Amino acid sequence: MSIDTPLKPVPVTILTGFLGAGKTTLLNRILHADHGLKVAVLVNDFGSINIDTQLVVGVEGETISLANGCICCTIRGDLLKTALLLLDRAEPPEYLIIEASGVSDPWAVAETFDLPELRSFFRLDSVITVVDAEYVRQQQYYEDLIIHQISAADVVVLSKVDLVTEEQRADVEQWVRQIVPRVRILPAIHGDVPMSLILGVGRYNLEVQPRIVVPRHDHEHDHHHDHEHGPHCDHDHGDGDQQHDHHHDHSAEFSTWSYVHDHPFSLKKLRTALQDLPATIFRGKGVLYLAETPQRRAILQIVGVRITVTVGEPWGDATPVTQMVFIGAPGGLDGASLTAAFDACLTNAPGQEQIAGQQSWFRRVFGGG
Ligand SMILES: Nc1nc2c(ncn2[C@@H]2O[C@H](COP(=O)(O)OP(=O)(O)OP(=O)(O)O)[C@@H](O)[C@H]2O)c(=O)[nH]1
Repeated sequence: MSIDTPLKPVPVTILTGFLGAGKTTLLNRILHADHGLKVAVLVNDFGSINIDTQLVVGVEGETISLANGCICCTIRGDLLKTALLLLDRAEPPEYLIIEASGVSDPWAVAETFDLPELRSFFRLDSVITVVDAEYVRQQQYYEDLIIHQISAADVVVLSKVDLVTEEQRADVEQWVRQIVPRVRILPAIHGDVPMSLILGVGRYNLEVQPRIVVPRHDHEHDHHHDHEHGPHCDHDHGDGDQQHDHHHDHSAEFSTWSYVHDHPFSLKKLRTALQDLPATIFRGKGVLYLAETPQRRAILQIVGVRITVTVGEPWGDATPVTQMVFIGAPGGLDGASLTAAFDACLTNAPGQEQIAGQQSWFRRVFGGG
């Protein structure tokens, strides 16, 4: 970097919001929009496998995964280092978008960009909190965290308005306004919002945000990694020290459990296993290797009662492998019985019927937030 030609600070947008709210959906919209900007993306996933980087489509090479911890606490230093490294690239980005994990504290992420190391190189443009119109009012257990995430926003994208009535939507909007009275609320279906209201919206001001002190959730959360180790599970399990750095806060605890296998699933059996997942699991996502569509990845999404499996891109040169992550209440993921349930869905037989497009099902035993 030359001292004679000071760089213009790179605008930064932080995407935040609870698990499954629609952050990655919005991010994909932004990345495929016609804004002409060279955008770099930092994705921070929660769980031992970084599924989100695989779900950010069509922008390979520009998406950097910040895994093995949460960018608001355990790997905050990684966020700082990675942001600075971006500037040293031959072609530095013109815009930076950070997708925080659904359990992150956006205040801590925003404050990172206010540190002396980053302040002159980056300019925090906006904190966008994605709010799930269908589920946000049902998450009593995680309400503190969600309010905290909303309080940091200058823009709220109210997602999934196609799944609620006008009355429910108005109720959620009113609730959001009680938390951040002057916030701009953009209702959205699958992240379809005007880009001019999302990117380059101005200068975010940490000072004027109505910081809500949530006594039981001071941006700490426990990660209970109740790992299942499939035969091809090669992620780093030596994160014990990081876990011990965490303060125990029982109002915002999560467990994650993952499953990795290189044999294909029978979709018919998998459907039953997914529909019967325990009610303590709220979120699931993954890339599936299915006997019915062995040449193509299938994408699994579970949010609350809703399950979708979408046939996606061909595996190409990649070795087909299923990778799924589930997130739920602490103690709510029984690894042994989940392993047994999913192992029973594996098959060596070719799929009986070909599938294409998207399949949607409802869970049988989901009890709500
Ligand atoms: N019907 C409907 N579904 C949506 C909408 N926005 C997102 N979804 C679905 O909600 C599910 C979760 O969306 P994601 O974008 O992955 O949510 P996320 O916030 O990135 O999830 P985490 O990274 O786990 O926190 C996916 O199945 C999406 O297709 C919407 O406006 N309407």
